[in-house]
Parts: sequence; structure tokens; C-alpha cells
Amino acid sequence: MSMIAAFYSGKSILITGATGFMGKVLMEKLFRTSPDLKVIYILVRPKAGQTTQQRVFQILNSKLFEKVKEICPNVHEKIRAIYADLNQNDFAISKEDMQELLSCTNIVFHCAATVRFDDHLRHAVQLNVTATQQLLLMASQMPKLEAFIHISTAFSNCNLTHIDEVIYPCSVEPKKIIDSMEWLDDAIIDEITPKLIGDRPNIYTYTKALGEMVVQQESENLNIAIIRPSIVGATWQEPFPGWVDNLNGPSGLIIAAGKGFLRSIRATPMAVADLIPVDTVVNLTLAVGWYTAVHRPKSTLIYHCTSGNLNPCNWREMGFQVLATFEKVPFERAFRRPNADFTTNTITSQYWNAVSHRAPAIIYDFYLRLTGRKPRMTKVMNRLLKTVSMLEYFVNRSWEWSTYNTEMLMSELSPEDQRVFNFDVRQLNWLEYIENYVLGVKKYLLKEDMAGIPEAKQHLKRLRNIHYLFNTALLLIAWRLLIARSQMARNVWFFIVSFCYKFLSYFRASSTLKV
Ligand SMILES: CCCCCCCCCCCCCCCCCCCCCCCCCCCC(=O)SCCNC(=O)CCNC(=O)[C@H](O)C(C)(C)COP(=O)(O)OP(=O)(O)OC[C@H]1O[C@@H](n2cnc3c(N)ncnc32)[C@H](O)[C@@H]1OP(=O)(O)O
Ligand SMILES: NC(=O)C1=CN([C@@H]2O[C@H](COP(=O)(O)OP(=O)(O)OC[C@H]3O[C@@H](n4cnc5c(N)ncnc54)[C@H](OP(=O)(O)O)[C@@H]3O)[C@@H](O)[C@H]2O)C=CC1
Repeated sequence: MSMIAAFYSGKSILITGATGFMGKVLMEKLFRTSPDLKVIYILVRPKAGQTTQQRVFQILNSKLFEKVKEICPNVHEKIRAIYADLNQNDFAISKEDMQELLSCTNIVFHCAATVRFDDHLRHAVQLNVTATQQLLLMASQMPKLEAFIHISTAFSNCNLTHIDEVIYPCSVEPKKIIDSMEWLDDAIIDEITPKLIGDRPNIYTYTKALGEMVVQQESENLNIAIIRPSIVGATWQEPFPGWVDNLNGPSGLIIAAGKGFLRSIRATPMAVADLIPVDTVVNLTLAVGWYTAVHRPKSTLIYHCTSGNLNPCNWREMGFQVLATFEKVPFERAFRRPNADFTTNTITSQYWNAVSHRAPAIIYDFYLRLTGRKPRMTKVMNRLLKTVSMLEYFVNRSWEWSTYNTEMLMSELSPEDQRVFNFDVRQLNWLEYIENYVLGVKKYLLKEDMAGIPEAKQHLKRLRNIHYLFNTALLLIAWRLLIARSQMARNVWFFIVSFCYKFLSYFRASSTLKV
């Protein structure tokens, strides 16, 4: 019997960010392994015209929850969706709901965050720092609370190259930042943002670091742990391989590459691609929840959930396998044939951006205009290149994360728990994982049918022929222009033509003699 699964039975669990990528997988695993849990409270806001109830209904009816519904048919009765907006005071939770949350919650998993790299500092501070502080305040009023698990990121200190499982302070106290956000206007905030984030690449990593400081400062009477996952990717094994539902991290780039929009990137091929499957993160999170509640460590423990030091894979290997999978299962209606050029040089990268990305987009838009349609490719390409430029920081560096706490926890688990809540990335086969990831992107993000593969392959063949035809035509035009302008080129051309003519005449004469 799994001790971790048994621990969650009968418990009331509060999850923030349950409608997000990681939150859904966390909920799914909890219901699947501990169907006897009492209730999962989730803080949800209405979004995109859907009420909170409609959002929950949609999640429960998704493919991700198919197994859960077999194991725990009354799952909908065990989810309590609480209307909440983490941007607002007291999260805009009603008095009754708040009362219930405070008096019943046993475990808190805080996953909600803004993960956008370019969010405005005020909004990112509100969500990643102030909301964390408010949630901790709520937690301190929960008499039955056994553990509070905060999800951070391994990149919160990405300005360092070796990162230990400790909290590194930021130069300005989070409380001062929170206060200043209340009275500074947007223009001043924009001005001071670069100074505040310093040598971090974006507002996201900076505000997650501030969030960790808040956790440390408010942790006095609470039983807290922090998880720091690296780049979270599709599921490895559970509930099935390759599940993914958003474009963050590599997923969006896999689409862009598979559809032939993105064919080169400024990336260091030998840099470690520190991906971690979302189910691995969730397994570690649940194990940490159990360990923190049962063993009550004296200080706040931080757990790195990374792959690089235990089972490294570099970007070259990853890109190679992604391309190999495109050969087997191509994406439908690709713009160009997928390709992967890595360059570490900024000038070469700009050259490839012009030749491989912008020029085809301009030509395609010209074609759309000619055929009376609205041009759109240049706009799509500009947005993609903006996204790529924001992700480039992470594919041109390697980090070393120590994983003592994570390994210690692994050794504390029973063999059954090590199996059911497996977070040992040494067992991960990258080639298999990446193939399933690409397949998952095709199935769950692009919603493409496997029956369309022959047609997709046919389409790629047509694109290859167009490519050859286009290059040949380009070469001929260039050559024609050259011989029109240069005597030297003309001489070379006449020499080649007369040489070919002589060779053919000789060949014809010798074959006539033989007869
Ligand atoms: C070296 C690799 C090989 C490369 C080879 C060369 C190319 C050939 C490829 C072969 C195979 C390549 C496959 C492997 C690629 C691996 C690359 C992996 C890079 C991973 C880096 C991750 C770093 C993560 C570090 C920290 C981790 C975390 O803690 S948090 C989670 C990460 N957070 C994010 O990823 C959020 C990032 N997104 C944003 O911040 C914003 O969306 C934006 C700033 C990028 C854009 O904002 P904007 O307001 O302009 O637009 P928005 O409305 O948000 O979206 C615009 C359109 O772009 C789409 N979109 C959004 N995100 C992505 C994305 N990550 N990739 C691609 N597209 C994205 C979005 O859907 C919109 O589309 P439309 O609706 O159609 O307009
Ligand atoms: N994905 C990754 O690569 C990594 C993620 N992390 C961390 O993991 C955690 C989960 O990330 P992930 O699941 O990928 O992110 P998602 O963007 O998929 O999910 C974010 C969640 O936060 C919720 N949220 C955002 N704003 C509010 C708000 N104002 N009120 C209520 N809820 C809100 C979202 O709700 P809604 O659906 O309503 O928008 C959503 O449920 C985050 O803390 C992130 O920093 C760490 C490392 C890597």
C-alpha cells in the first residue's frame, strides 16, 4: 500500500492554479491515487466567457480525466470550485467560502502564477508575490493545516550558474516592492523594471524569486516546502504519455518547427536541455506534501525538480529527435519542410532569420495578395520571432542544480511509493519521451488525426519539389543576370557549354563506331 496515497485519503486539499497545466495533472493524480480524499478546493476565476462551474466541467470531461472517472465516478462531488481572483483583495472569496477554506483545509498546493515572461511588473508582483503573501496569511489561520507547498521555478535564480537548494535574497525586499507597486505609476515602474530585474532575463523569474523570499519570511509558524521545477514538458507516463495542453516552454516551438515556420534558432547545441515531465513534477510535489506534513522538517526545504544533473540531454539531441519524429509523424499543412539549424552566432542567426523566416513569409504574403487574400504570414512570423527571442536565453546556457533534498526524499520512500510516485528522472528515456511529446503536441494541441499522416507526408513531398524548383529557378535567374553583366562569367559559361558539346559529340561518335 502506498503511504503517500493513504496520507491524502480523507484530506481536504486546496489547490491554486488548478486550471493550469500543472494544476490539472496534480488534481488528476490525486483523484486517481487517493480516490478517498475528502475534497479538493480549487480557486477558479471565470474566463473566456465560461463560469467557474463550466470551466471545472470542461476539465473533468477532458481526456486527461478519463481514467479518474473510472476509478472515482463521483469525482465531480469531490471538487469544490471556489470563485476567486488572485489579483483582488482577499482573492474576492465570499465570507462563507473563506470560512470553509480556513476551517477545513489540511494541505495547500500553491501553483497559480503568471508565467508570461513579459508581463507588466505590477501584475506579475500582484500574482507571484502579493498573492503568495496573502495565501500564506490565510494558511496561518488554518487550524488543520499540515503542509503548504509552494511551486516556484528552478530559474528563479537563473542569474547564477550553480544553484543550491537554498533561497537567494533579491537586492530589494519583497515588502518594499509590494508597497511601491501601490503608489508608483506605470511609467515609473517601466523605468525601474530593468534595474530591479538586474541580470535576470525577465520579470517572471524575478517575481518568482521575490515570491520565494516571501515564503521564507512568512514561514515562521507554517510547515512549508518549495518545489523548483525546470522547463516543464508533456507527461512522461501518467495518465498517458505525451499529454500537454498549452504552448509554454518547448511545446509552442515544437509546433512552430513542425509546421515549418521555425527552421533555425540561436541555440547552443551542447547546452543542457533541462526539461522535466509534468507528471514527474506532480509526483515529487505529492511526495513533498506527504513528507512535509508527516516528518515536519525544522526548516523550509527546497526541492529541485530538474533533469540535467541526473540524466542530461542537450538541445542538439533534442532537436535531432524532434526532427526524426516529424519524419515519422509529420504535422498537417506545413508551411515549409521542418529543419533545424543551430547557430550560436548572432550575425548568422540574423542572416537565417532573414533568409529562412522573413523572406518566405514575405513571398507567401505576396502570393496571398496576388490571389486576392489578406496577407498574414509576416505578422505571424514577427510574433514567433519575438517569442523565440524571449526563449533564447534558456537555450544558450547550462545550469547546475543540486538535488540533495530531492534525492534524500527519494530514499525516504517505500519501494511502492517510489513506483507510484516516481520522480526518478534517471529512468527517463529521452528518445522515447521526445517522440511521445511530439505526438502529444500533434494529438492534444493541434488536434490532428493520425489518419491524416499519409496526406501530410504527400504535402511535405510537394513542398520539397517546390523548394527544389524554386532554388533552381533562383539559380538560373542569378546566373542569367551575372552573364549579362560580366565578361568573365560569359567566358566561363561559353567554356562550360562548349565543353559539354564536345563531350556529347565524342560520346556520340564513339558509340557510332562501336556499332
Ligand atoms: C535548440 C532547440 C532546437 C531548435 C532548433 C531549431 C528550430 C528547429 C526546431 C527543431 C525542434 C525544436 C524543438 C525544441 C525546442 C526547444 C526550445 C525550448 C525553449 C524552452 C525555453 C523555456 C524556458 C522556460 C524557462 C522557465 C520555465 C518556467 O518557469 S515558466 C513557463 C514558461 N513560460 C513560458 O513559456 C511563457 C512564454 N510566453 C510568453 O511569455 C508570451 O506568450 C510571449 C511573450 C512569448 C508572447 O506574448 P504576446 O503577448 O506577444 O503573445 P501571446 O498572446 O502570449 O502569444 C502570441 C502567439 O504566440 C503563441 N505562443 C505563446 N507562447 C508561445 C511559445 N512558447 N512558443 C510558441 N508560440 C507561443 C501564442 O499562442 C500566440 O499565437 P496566436 O494565438 O496564433 O497568435
Ligand atoms: N510551465 C513551466 O514550464 C513551469 C512552471 N512553473 C511553475 O509552475 C506553476 C504552474 O505553472 P503552469 O501550470 O505551467 O502555469 P499555467 O499558466 O498553465 O497556469 C497558471 C494558473 O494560475 C492561475 N491564475 C493566474 N492568474 C490568476 C488569477 N488572477 N486568479 C486565479 N488564478 C489565476 C491560472 O488560472 P486561469 O486558468 O484562470 O488563467 C492557472 O490556473 C507556476 O507557479 C509556475 O511558475 C515552474 C517551472 C516551469
